[in-house]
Amino acid sequence: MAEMTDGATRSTLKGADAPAHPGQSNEAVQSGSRVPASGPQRLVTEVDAVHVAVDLPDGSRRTILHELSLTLDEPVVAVVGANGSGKSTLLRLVAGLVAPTAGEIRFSPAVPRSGFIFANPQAQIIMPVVGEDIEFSLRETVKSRAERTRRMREILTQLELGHRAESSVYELSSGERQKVALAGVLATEPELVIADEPTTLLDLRNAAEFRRRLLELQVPLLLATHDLEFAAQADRVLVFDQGRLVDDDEPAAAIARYRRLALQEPEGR
Ligand SMILES: Nc1ncnc2c1ncn2[C@@H]1O[C@H](COP(=O)(O)OP(=O)(O)OP(=O)(O)O)[C@@H](O)[C@H]1O
Repeated sequence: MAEMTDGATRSTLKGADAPAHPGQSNEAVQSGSRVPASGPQRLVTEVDAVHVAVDLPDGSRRTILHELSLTLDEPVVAVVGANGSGKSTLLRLVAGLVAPTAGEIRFSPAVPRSGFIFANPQAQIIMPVVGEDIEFSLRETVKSRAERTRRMREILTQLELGHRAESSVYELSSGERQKVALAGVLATEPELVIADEPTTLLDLRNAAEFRRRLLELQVPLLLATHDLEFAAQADRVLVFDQGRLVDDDEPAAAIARYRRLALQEPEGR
């Protein structure tokens, strides 16, 4: 963990200001890295006394994330916990898609351009044709149409999807569709990738391939997952239970305790 004294806060990525395409924002900075090769800036995310409460239709108020403070600067942070424990809420907070009811999220050296990957890639693929969708994601960063097409082909080829540029997104397998979603995120040159159960719809082989691709991105990754094999490959694991952060440790220790918590097993088994 790192000390952060003077962070930038994200204040404009919610409601009407939210990016038109998930995974896109307006700021441009350089990328972070799991293995800093050419000395990119490290990203520090500070969650400072944040909680989230929502107003329910019956007029009552429910706290869905109890107050927590965290400093995240590891290349890969995994968030695990039961259904409804608050994992997605934390991810959305960091992505700026949900505003804290109280507290603040700060980033250093600057608010990152974050790319969000959902469990269901259909939630973020906008255009009907694969290549068009990637070019759509490139429109902010690449002004020349010819250059957008060149870059689109390059990104798809990296993901072994070069042959799918002209395909309808509806004829893809789930594994291919999730890779198109990733391609769309990569097109935005993210400085932080936030992935919410990205392997849920994938079979074993595709899940393994997608995990590898995310881990090789060279961009900080904040990941919510029920896939404990995936969480085990993180640098740090946060465990949530009923809207509270209940554990925060290196993967082996945190996952072992989470298994006991989830399965109600006594310590030492
Ligand atoms: N806008 C909202 N209004 C009311 N309740 C909400 C809202 N957003 C989230 N919740 C509730 O807050 C709790 C935490 O939700 P969250 O999506 O963060 O859980 P999660 O750990 O990601 O769950 P899962 O593993 O099922 O995706 C859930 O009970 C959810 O129903």
